[in-house]
Amino acid sequence: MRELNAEPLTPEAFAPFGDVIDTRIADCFPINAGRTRRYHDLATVETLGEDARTLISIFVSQPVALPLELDFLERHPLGSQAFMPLHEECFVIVVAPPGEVIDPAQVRAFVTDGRQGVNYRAGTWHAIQSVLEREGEFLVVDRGGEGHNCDEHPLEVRVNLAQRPSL
Ligand SMILES: NC(=O)N[C@@H](O)C(=O)O
Ligand code: NI
Repeated sequence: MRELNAEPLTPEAFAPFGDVIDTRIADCFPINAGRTRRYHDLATVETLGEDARTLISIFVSQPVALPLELDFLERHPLGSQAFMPLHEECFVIVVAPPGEVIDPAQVRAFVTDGRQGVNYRAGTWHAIQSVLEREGEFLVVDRGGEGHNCDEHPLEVRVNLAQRPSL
């Protein structure tokens, strides 16, 4: 069983796995006669394969207990998958780089601070959505269409928090 302490999420550390969605670190420009700031093109949506299309969904998830014990990671080879909390929920992220086999030494764990969302790149191995402390509601953008788009890979990981996330 690999033991990991989830580290605070940063765009740099997450770069091999996808994008961090966070208005605090993004450029914006005024629209609607200056009434609105548009934080534009924050993550790259990938929709590959036959009849591929972009889905917008809402996930309402029950919280996970810590330490978080996983026995698999999953990947979506045909598309990206983005999770954006709607009420500043914090969640745990466990990822490994795209590839046919997961190297346990390359598995990383992160925890968000409530203002961050993530967009997993197509093929990035990840734990299923794991919200902390309370029921979470997330906007999810991912790929629909024909073909198989969810592979599982056995992996035993126990994840704890080195420090409680703080906004
Ligand atoms: N199955 C599903 O839609 N969700 C998972 O892919 C997940 O990453 O939570
Ligand atoms: Ni997924």
